[in-house]
Amino acid sequence: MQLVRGLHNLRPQHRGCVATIGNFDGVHRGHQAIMARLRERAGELGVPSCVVIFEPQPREFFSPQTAPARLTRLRDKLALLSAEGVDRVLCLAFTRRFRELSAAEFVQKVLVDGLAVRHLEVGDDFRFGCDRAGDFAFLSQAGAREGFSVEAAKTVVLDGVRVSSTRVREALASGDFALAEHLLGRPFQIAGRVLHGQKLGRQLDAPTANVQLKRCHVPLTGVYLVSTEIDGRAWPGVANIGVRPTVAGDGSAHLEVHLLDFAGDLYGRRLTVAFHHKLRDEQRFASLEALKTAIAADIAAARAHWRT
Ligand SMILES: Cc1cc2nc3c(=O)[nH]c(=O)nc-3n(C[C@H](O)[C@H](O)[C@H](O)COP(=O)(O)O)c2cc1C
Ligand SMILES: Nc1ncnc2c1ncn2[C@@H]1O[C@H](COP(=O)(O)OP(=O)(O)OP(=O)(O)O)[C@@H](O)[C@H]1O
Repeated sequence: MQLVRGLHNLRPQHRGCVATIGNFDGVHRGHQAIMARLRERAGELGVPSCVVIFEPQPREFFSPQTAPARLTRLRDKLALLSAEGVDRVLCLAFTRRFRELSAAEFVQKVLVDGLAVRHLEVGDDFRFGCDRAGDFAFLSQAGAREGFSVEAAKTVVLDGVRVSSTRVREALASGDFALAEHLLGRPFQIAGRVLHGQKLGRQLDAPTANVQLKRCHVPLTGVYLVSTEIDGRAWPGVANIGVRPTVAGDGSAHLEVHLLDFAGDLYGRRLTVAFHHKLRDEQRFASLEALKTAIAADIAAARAHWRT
């Protein structure tokens, strides 16, 4: 899969494609259905498929403090889109200048001049352009004029409710991992490099891999049953994601993973941690001793869980 960053990096050979536009945070089953349809149309027309995304996501640009936590960082999103068979991603920087583009300018600059789109696939609620003035009807008219077809993707629902990134976030926040997994079509995962921590884990009888979280807020906090794959082998474990109030960190969120019966050096490696079940909320304990007892109970719960 090819990544093109910014309109200015589009070349003549990028013209002629089937495309879709959106945030695609989490690449959930609704998004996957759009990618499946794109593959189909790309095959029919004999052109590559292209997904247009924004970085930051528009809500992160408009209100960085209150924007919802990301399910996928850019890197994870790209890997998931690649796994869905997408040929190309056009990643546009969502800037002040960009937000001022009218819907008509967006169509002209991005879809017509930039990509020479032959077919566009969008959800029927999709809106774009300055003040979200562009909608499905607008795109259909533009398509009729410019010679591209526009199709509204069939809405993917689960238990009568539309699948959405918001719904995945809600499932994670309420600890409903079975629902999150249904919505995503895979367990919820966080990937990151293992950094050096405060080395307190050993004192707590639970050495942990400190997985780098390069984001301000995460969609979940607490203590979880997790698993991760290392050199082709699946390792179960327990993880805490949060600010570690007992050991007073720097106030930023950390992901600490203790793998059951694992002995080895993980520093510098990239781990993909899958979340399966919430054990409890993160707590502030009165002493390290009390934290140690709680972690021992978490580990016992994990052993009991994986045995059954
Ligand atoms: C299973 C598990 C549960 C944890 N629960 C809490 C908790 O409730 N409160 C807290 O402050 N820290 C909690 N921690 C985080 C520990 O404080 C942290 O792992 C420890 O400080 C080790 O940090 P280090 O790797 O930077 O040395 C938990 C860690 C694990 C592995
Ligand atoms: N369940 C779904 N079925 C079909 N299309 C969907 C579904 N969910 C999203 N889409 C479409 O995928 C594209 C990207 O959607 P986007 O990621 O912006 O929305 P979302 O998943 O509904 O997220 P949010 O919950 O943040 O609104 C849009 O065209 C949208 O209409």
